[in-house]
Amino acid sequence: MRIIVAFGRAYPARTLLMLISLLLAGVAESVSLTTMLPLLSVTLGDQTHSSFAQKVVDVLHWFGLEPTVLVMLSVIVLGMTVSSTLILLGNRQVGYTVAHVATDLRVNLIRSLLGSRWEYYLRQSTGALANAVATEAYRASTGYEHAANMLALCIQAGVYAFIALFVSWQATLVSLVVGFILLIALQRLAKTSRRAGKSQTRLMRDLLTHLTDTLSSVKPLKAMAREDIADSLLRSQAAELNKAMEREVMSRETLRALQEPMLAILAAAGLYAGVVVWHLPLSHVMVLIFLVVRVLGLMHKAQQRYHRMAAQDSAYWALQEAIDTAAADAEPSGGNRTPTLQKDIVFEGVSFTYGARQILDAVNLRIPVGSFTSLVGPSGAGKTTILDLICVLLAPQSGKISVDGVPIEELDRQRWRRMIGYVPQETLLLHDTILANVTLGDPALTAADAERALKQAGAWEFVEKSPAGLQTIVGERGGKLSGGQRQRIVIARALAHNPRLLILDEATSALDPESEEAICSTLKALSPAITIIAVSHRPAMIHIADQVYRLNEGKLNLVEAESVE
Ligand SMILES: Nc1ncnc2c1ncn2[C@@H]1O[C@H](COP(=O)(O)OP(=O)(O)OP(=O)(O)O)[C@@H](O)[C@H]1O
Repeated sequence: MRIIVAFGRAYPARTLLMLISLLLAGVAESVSLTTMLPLLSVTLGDQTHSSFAQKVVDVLHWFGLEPTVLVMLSVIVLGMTVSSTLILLGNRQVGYTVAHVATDLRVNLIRSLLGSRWEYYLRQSTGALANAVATEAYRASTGYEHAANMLALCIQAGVYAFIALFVSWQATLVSLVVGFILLIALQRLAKTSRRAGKSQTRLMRDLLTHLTDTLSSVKPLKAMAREDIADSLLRSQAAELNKAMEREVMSRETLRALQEPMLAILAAAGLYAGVVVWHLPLSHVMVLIFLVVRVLGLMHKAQQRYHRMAAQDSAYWALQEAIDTAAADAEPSGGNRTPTLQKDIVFEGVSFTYGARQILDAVNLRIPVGSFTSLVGPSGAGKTTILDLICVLLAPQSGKISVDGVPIEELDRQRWRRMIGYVPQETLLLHDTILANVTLGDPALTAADAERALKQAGAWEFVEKSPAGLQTIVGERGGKLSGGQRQRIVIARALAHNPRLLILDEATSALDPESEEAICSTLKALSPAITIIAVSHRPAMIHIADQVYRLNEGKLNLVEAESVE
C-alpha cells in the first residue's frame, strides 16, 4: 500500500483526477444497473414492488419518466455508456501517469548517478544501471498501474455494496463477511507474489551486471576458450530468475482460477438463503445476488491487481533506494567563482588517501599556463589521481589546489570542467558515427569543429579515406577501428571544444612511434595556447615536455627529461 501513498504524493493531481473519473464511472455503472430491480419486478410480473424497487420507480417519476421496460433499458444502456466513457478517461490518466512514472524514475536515476561523487559512481555496476533504467523502471511503473486499478476496483465495489445494502442489508452483510473471509484466506498468495517479485528484482540485477561484464570482455574469453564458464554462470542465474517468475505466475493463476468457483458457491448460497430462508421475492433475490456477486467479483479482481502490484513494487523501492543513495552521495556543488587559466595551477602540500592507503604525500606541483607538463612514475603510483584532483573528481584530504591563486573548490565546477579536454586511459567509443564520437552530441560543435580536431589529433587522414567519412560507424566500443585510430578519435574529442587545459592519460600508448611523434609535435604546437598535462611513459611525450615530474611512493619531484628512461 505504501506505493499508492508514494505515487499519490508524487503525482497528486493526476492521481486525484484518475480516482474521480473512476469513482464517477463506478457510480454511473452501479446506478444504471440498479434500475434492473424494478425492471425484473415488471418482467417477472411481481405484484408488489419491494421498497427499494419502489424508490427507484419514484426517482424515475421524479425525472418525469414512466417505469416502462423501454425506459428502464434505456437508463441501463445510458448509464453503462457514461460509465465506459469515464473508465476510458480514468484509464487514460493511469496510462499517461505510468509513462510519466517510468520516464521520471529513469531520468531521476541517471541524473542522481551522474551528479554523485566520483568515488560513489565508480562503485556502481553498469549492468545494474542498465537493468534499473530498462527493466526496473518499467516494472515500477506497472506497479503503479496495478495499484491504481486496484483502488478503482475497490471504489466500484464500494458503490455496489452501498446499493446492495438498500436492497437487503442483512443479506448483503452476511455475503460480504463470507466474501471477505475468503479474500483474506487467499492473501497468503500475495506474500508469495511479493517474495517472488523481490527475488526477480535482485536476480535480474545480478544477471545483467554479470552479462555486461561478460560482454565487455568477450574477446579474451573466446581467445582463451573460457566462454563456457561465463555461459554456464549466466545460465544458472537465468534459471533462478525463471524459477522466481514461475512462482509469481503460479500464485497469480491460482488466484484467478479460484475466482469462478468461489463466486458460484456464494451465488448458490445467496439464492438459497434469499428464497428459502428469508422468503424474498425472486426479482429481489436476483438483483441482490447480482450486486453481491459483482461486489465480490470486483474485490477479487482488486485482489488480483494487489498481487501483481506486490510482485512489481519491489522494483520501485529498489529504484527509489538507488536514486536516494546516489542523491545522498551527491557531488558538492562547488563554488561560484568564475574560473580563469592565465597564470598557473598549483598543488601545495596535497595529500590523498584511498581508505588507509596513502597515494599522495604532501605533493607540490606547479603547472604554468601554456606549458607542456609530463607526469611519469610506476604503475599505481597515483598519476591518474593527480589528474582527477585537477578535474575536481576527487578532493584532497589535506593541502591546497589553486587555479590562478583561487582555491579549486571555490570555482564554478561546471565552468572549470568545460575548460578541460580529457583523454582517459581507456579509449571507449560510442557505437555511433565518428562525428558523434568527436562532438559527443554537443549541438554547439559543427562538422567543421570535428574536422579541425581530427586533423589536430592526426586522425583526419583515415577518416577522409573511409567511404562514409565523418559518418562512419565505429562499431561496438569502436571495435571496427584499430587501437591507435580509437585513441586518435578520443584525442580529437578532447580538442573539439577548444579546451584551455588538455589532460592526456596515457593517450598515445596504442600508437606506433611515428604516429605518436606526429601527434606530439601537433600537441606541442598547441601548447602555448593550451596548457597540457600528460601522463606518459613514452619517450616522445617526455622529450617534448617543458617539465617532467616523477611520482614515486607518494612523493612528486621535478626531474630532467633525459633522466627518464
Ligand atoms: N576508486 C579507488 N578506490 C581505491 N583505490 C583506488 C581507486 N582508484 C585507484 N586506486 C588505487 O590508487 C592507486 C593509484 O591509482 P592511479 O590510477 O592514480 O595510479 P596510476 O599511477 O595512474 O597508475 P597506472 O600508471 O597504472 O595507470 C592504485 O594503487 C590504485 O589501486
